[in-house]
Amino acid sequence: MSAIDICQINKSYRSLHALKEVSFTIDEGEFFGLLGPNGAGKTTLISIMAGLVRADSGSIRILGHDVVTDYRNARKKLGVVPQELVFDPFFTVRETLRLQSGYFGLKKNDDWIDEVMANLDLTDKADVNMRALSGGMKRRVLVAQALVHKPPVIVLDEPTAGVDVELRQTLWQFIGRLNREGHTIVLTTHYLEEAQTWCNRIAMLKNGSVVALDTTEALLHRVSESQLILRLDNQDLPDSLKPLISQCDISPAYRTWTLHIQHFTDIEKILTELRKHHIAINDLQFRQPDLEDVFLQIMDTRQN
Ligand SMILES: Nc1ncnc2c1ncn2[C@@H]1O[C@H](COP(=O)(O)OP(=O)(O)OP(=O)(O)O)[C@@H](O)[C@H]1O
Repeated sequence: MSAIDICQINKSYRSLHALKEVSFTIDEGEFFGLLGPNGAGKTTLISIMAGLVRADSGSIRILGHDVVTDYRNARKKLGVVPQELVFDPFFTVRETLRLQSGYFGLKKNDDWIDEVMANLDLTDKADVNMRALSGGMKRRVLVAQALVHKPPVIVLDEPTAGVDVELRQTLWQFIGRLNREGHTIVLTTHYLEEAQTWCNRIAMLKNGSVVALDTTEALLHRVSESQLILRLDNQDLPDSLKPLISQCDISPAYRTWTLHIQHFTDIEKILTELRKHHIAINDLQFRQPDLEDVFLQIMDTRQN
């Protein structure tokens, strides 16, 4: 069975068509990335999954449960970490998590609450009032809140926006563990290196439409060109290498040249040319395409 089955979803806000015929399926156990620029429709799609927003047409099923006609069961299967920090400031961290457990009818949930808090480094803050927590700590509680009912499908809407390195690591370790244990993870993020590291498959949205849907590996293969970045003393490049230039950055002491590379053998040719012209290299880096290159290329070329 699919973890999430999205079928021809449309959603408009007045004249704005925020989601256009969006369809795709996420399998159980996947670590799936939902990427797109600001306003692409990611949060709207997640809100429809969570039953917070109604689609104009189409349907979404979470582990077979329709999010409208079988809302209660669909909601039980899903844990959503929202982008916005919204809390009741009068409760402590533990009270907040107990309250959330209560929404799902879980009365004796303290063992799991303790485990979630420990994994998110929140144990010290268990009895601290929500209003006294820093932004990063509040975000940890948001994650914990989404996990209190051990949902098999976990959706994280920009979980690492504005959080420090320590929380990122703690969070990814925990989310990685949950995924290894069989939980399906759906992630939206603007940090593309996180998506590249964690997601096995990625959908890209632009202006409400799916413009790419593939494995991370296949997406990375779409950009074949690598780059050689050369830092030279304040010297020009030989004419023979100028057709390869994609960028030149000039500082008072150095020139940094970025050259297109199609094949590894191009590197040898470039080095031979530089040697022939007695040009010394201060620094050299080889850069393979990453998800950011792919993202920019897809967003640039697919018009909607
Ligand atoms: N309640 C609303 N009323 C009117 N327009 C809305 C509403 N919610 C979202 N929109 C619009 O719908 C479009 C999609 O918004 P959405 O928040 O889903 O995008 P997103 O991909 O999550 O963006 P971001 O990366 O900035 O979070 C945007 O143009 C947004 O302004």
